[in-house]
Amino acid sequence: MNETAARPRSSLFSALRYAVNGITYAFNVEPNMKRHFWLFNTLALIELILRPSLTVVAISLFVAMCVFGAELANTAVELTIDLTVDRKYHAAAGIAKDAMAGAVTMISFGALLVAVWILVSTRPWRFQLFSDVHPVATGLVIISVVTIWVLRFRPYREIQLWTDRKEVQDEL
Ligand SMILES: Nc1ncnc2c1ncn2[C@@H]1O[C@H](COP(=O)(O)OP(=O)(O)OP(=O)(O)O)[C@@H](O)[C@H]1O
Repeated sequence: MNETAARPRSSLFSALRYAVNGITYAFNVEPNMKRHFWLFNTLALIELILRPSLTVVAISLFVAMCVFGAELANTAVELTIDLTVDRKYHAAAGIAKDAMAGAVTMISFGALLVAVWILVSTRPWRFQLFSDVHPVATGLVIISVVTIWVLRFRPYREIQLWTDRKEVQDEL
């Protein structure tokens, strides 16, 4: 294939578009991304009800984005490994996938600890859903929820990842 055709010109906008495509793919295909999505919504709802400080909200949102980021890296690693070993058994492939899954688990555990910290630091809990406490922090939560919902539910065209070898050869 022509190398110039395979590598479109890179601009900030196209880089962002590719990133969004990758995120949308993972949200539609990876069950763990869907779970993280609902956990993120739960975190946002808790923060909208308890109204922690801007510092707590900023840290918790950063940690939540780290979990999404780790899961995306996991998706990329899994696909790359499957491609490298042509989806055949290889002990190193298994260990590489396990190690990446371990990385996601470690970050998720860290996120869980942060969630506990939020709950402890906001005690005594008060229902403040309709109050105007910490407006900037609340704005940050709402902006991130809207962004994640757009990424999760933007139109997704299903991609046939694994083409039968014979079909590929026929096309060549
Ligand atoms: N090519 C392979 N060779 C050897 N072991 C593999 C191979 N592919 C996967 N495994 C083993 O099977 C496990 C599950 O792999 P799989 O690709 O199904 O990921 P997964 O756990 O379903 O990930 P996710 O749910 O995030 O998509 C891996 O963690 C690894 O231990």
